[in-house]
This record gives sequence, structure tokens and C-alpha cells, in this order.
Amino acid sequence: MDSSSSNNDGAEQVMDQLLQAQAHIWKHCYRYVSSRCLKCAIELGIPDAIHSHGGPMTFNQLVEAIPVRPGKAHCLYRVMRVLVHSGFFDLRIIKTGGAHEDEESYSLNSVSELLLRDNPVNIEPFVRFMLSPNLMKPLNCMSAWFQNDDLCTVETAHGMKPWDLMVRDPKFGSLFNSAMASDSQLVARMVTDCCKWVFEGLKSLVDIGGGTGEMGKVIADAFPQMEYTVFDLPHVVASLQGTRNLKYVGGDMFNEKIPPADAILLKWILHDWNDEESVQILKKCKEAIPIKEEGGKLIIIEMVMDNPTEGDEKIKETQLSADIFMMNAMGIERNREEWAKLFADAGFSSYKMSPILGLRSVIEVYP
Ligand SMILES: C[S@@+](CC[C@H](N)C(=O)[O-])C[C@H]1O[C@@H](n2cnc3c(N)ncnc32)[C@H](O)[C@@H]1O
Repeated sequence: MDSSSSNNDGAEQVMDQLLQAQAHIWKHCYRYVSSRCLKCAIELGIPDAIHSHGGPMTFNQLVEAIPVRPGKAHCLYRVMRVLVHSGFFDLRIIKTGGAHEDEESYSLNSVSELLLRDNPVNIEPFVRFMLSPNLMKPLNCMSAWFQNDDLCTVETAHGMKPWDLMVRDPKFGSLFNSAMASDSQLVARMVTDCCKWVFEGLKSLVDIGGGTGEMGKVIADAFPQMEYTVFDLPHVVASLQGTRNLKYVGGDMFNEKIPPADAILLKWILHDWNDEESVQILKKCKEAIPIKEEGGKLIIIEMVMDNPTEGDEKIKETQLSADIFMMNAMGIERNREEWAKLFADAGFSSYKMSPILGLRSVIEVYP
């Protein structure tokens, strides 16, 4: 090999590295685009339009079915291209028979089916909440927050803490409650279908921070012998009507006695609070349940962050992002060791983690 060809190889390698580095940075700069396209699709009602059509829908049929100005239709095609690439819709070729008449058409897949308004486990409200401007603004304040005395970026962006924002902006509060309710419907279906054993034998259960009771309604129906209590802040449960075996109790879990029960459910509660506050909540829960031998337990539904060397790459990335999202609202996603420490600090004797809910786990904790 002469020296000029080895110089060229070296220069090509440097160039290749530079281009890869640039592509990596560009990828992350553009990363928010697919979630914005998703938001646009939901706001335009695209999943429902394809569903109502009753089968694969051509681009022209889609444009006719949704509120898009004719002069902008070609831009919608570009948005759909991103959404197909990101796995939200399937693209099919319809054979029309003519020489060059084959047409592209869009159909729903298991992802877009979760965004249909008449799907009982529709998580569209969760997407609307997660991508709402009120939550995007704090993410843009991270570096400012690292340099000021605010408790979280929500405070830097909005001048108040997350729970106060819900109360001060009732529209946002109701968007939050719908988002939680939609997630709960899906999780309730999963737990009653796949892990009934967690609830079997319980005569009473208190769902702390149970929101508007969507989880409760499904579990109380699946276990008619169980007395189910949804305990949440007074303004959340004020106007809600109970059922035969489900009732709502308004209160503050930090300041009021938690109603006694065989078990306490904490779904997506502890990730909102720091360790000290979480131990406080856990201790109050422990006072409300019987000893382990009499069946007392906590049922926690939360993320257990993977050990960085293990696990599915997509799950890991989502969990890491979820943790930063929670950091912006004064919360945290915890790993195994962090959970174990909380339980021990609150005086619990043992726990069992079952990673059966995808990104989240069911954790049973015993006094
Ligand atoms: C992240 S949401 C989870 C709601 C529900 N468990 C779910 O997973 O859909 C947290 C819930 O805790 C409630 N909450 C916040 N502070 C509370 C307090 N001090 N006492 C009782 N509930 C509280 C909120 O109103 C909200 O419904």
C-alpha cells in the first residue's frame, strides 16, 4: 500500500466519524417531530377516520374525511409518511388492476387502535396530556432550573408546583384526570385479565390517589365481594358517585387517617414524591392494613428502572425519559435498590416484584 492511499483511508475514516456524529446529533434534534406528528394526527381525528372508513383508506379518502384545507393536503401526506415510519399506521398497496394504478392506503395497527375514541382502553387522553404545552414548557427550562432555587422545572416555567397548577388551571387539571383515567382503564384490564391473583381473597381495598376511580370501577366489578374505596383529594372526588361496592373518600394522604383495609393500592403515586415523602406515605399505609399473616399488603403499580446493563433497549429508553419527565415535576422513577430501601425505611418486612405490565411492575409489599 502506498502512503497516499493510506492517507486517504485515514481521511475517509475521520470523515465517516464526523458524519456519523453529525447524524447522531441531528437525530436527537429532530426527535420531537414524530411525537408532534402524533399529536397532529390525534387532533385531526385520523385514527377515528380510518376506523370509520372500515378498511384500508387511500390518501385521497383520508383527506376528504378530515378537516384539512385542500391546499395543504400534500403536507398531510408528509405527516402520514412520518407516522407510518414511526409505526403508528400500516401502509398497504391496493392493487387496482390498472397498469400504474396501484394505490397506497393506510390502515390501523395495534398501536393506532389504542388511540380510537370508542376503544374502552383508549389512551388518547394520555397522549394529549403528555404532549400538552403546559408540560412541554418545563422541559425547556431545565438548564435554568439547575441554576435557580425552584423545586422543579414546572415551578420555573409556571411559577407554581405541579399539583397547584392542576387546581389553578381547571382545564389542565381535567386533562390530567382524563389522562390518568385512560391509563387506569388499560392497566385495570391488564391486571384483571392477567394477574387476578394479586387481588384474590381481599375483602377490602383502599386505592390511595385513585383519581376518578377508573381502575376502581373495573376491579370492583371483577371482585364483587370486595369493598373498594377510592381515596383522593377532595376536589378530585367531590362530585363522583360510588357504586354498590365502590365509594369515594376525599382527603389528604399526608394529613388524614387512611381508611383501614386488607390491602392498599398505590398506582402511580410514589413516583410523584421524594424518598422522605414516600416513606411518610408508606408508613401511613402500614397503619391502615393488618399484619402479613392476616393478609395485609400494599399493591404498588410503578416502574422499576432496569439495571443499565439489562433489559429491552426500547423499554430502557422510555424509562430513562420517564424519569426525567418526573424530575421536572419533583418526582422520580426508582430502580430495584431504591424501592427496596423505601420499603425497609417504612418498616415493611418483604416485597415481591412482578414485571408483568410492560414498562411497569406490580410490587406486593408486606408488613
Ligand atoms: C399520578 S396520579 C395517579 C392517579 C391514579 N392512581 C392512576 O394511576 O390513574 C396521582 C393522584 O394522587 C392524587 N393526590 C395527590 N396528592 C394527594 C394527597 N395529598 N392526598 C391524596 N391524593 C393525592 C392526585 O389527585 C392524583 O389523582
